[in-house]
Amino acid sequence: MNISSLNFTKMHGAGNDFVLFDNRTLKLTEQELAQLAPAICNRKFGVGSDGIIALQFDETKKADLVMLYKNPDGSDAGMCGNGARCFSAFAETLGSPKKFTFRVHNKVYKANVKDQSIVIEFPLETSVQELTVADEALLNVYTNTEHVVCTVQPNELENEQTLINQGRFLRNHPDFQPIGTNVNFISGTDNETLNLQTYERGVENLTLACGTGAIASALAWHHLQQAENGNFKYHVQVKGGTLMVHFSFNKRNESYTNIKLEGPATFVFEGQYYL
Ligand SMILES: N[C@@H](CCC[C@H](N)C(=O)O)C(=O)O
Repeated sequence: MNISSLNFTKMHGAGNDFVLFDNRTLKLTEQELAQLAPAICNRKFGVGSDGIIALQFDETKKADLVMLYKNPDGSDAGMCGNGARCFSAFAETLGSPKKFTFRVHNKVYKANVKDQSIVIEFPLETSVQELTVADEALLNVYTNTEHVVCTVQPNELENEQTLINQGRFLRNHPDFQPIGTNVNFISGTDNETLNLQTYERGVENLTLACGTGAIASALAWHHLQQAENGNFKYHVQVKGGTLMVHFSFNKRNESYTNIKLEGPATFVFEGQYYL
């Protein structure tokens, strides 16, 4: 890297926080981002965040922009939902229209930056699979990144050390190796509302919100009820706020489509990170 500092913007989406870079001029490579992530995300010696995000043009022209994402341990992830909302608001400040497309790996998402919230449309058709791991009933829901969902009692969501222990156990369980999984703990409050805590792979801890985890959890909660056909909007209450998950369900092939994640994206500060 031939530079001595990086300008960044710190943002969060319902408390899931990120450091964002305009990579159109920085031109950091994926490998450089992976190397930088642990130091930048470090909450004592760095800026502190649950991940880093770089914005650049899509040279393949499949989408308007590309979002590069790295977990704090430098690992890649298929997608980051809260990060995508922050990315979209960040893109608008850099001149992007309110509606645009962006690519993460080979998948193209649609962003809509509205006045009060940001909506991300996922290119995703998924289903909920029941599985048992270490005698525990889980639901496996791929949301362009790996997620399992466990139901717990409302009071169990407050026992964070137990959730961390259980999340770490499942995230590292041989059944999910080599890539591991994010682990979501949910407690439903009514048909279309649930509370969620997520143990995030790559952060290796609970975060205040996880967007792709909120989608996995909403679909899992729908599956555990009547799983009726229709179009739905679920409210997912996370520690850092509320996320909305829109989806359609088709009972005939058990598939979830038209998946959208809606929620806030907040600018916190701008800074210069010294290399
Ligand atoms: N916080 C994210 C998910 C980030 C990626 C995750 N840690 C993984 O490794 O899959 C979200 O909001 O979706």
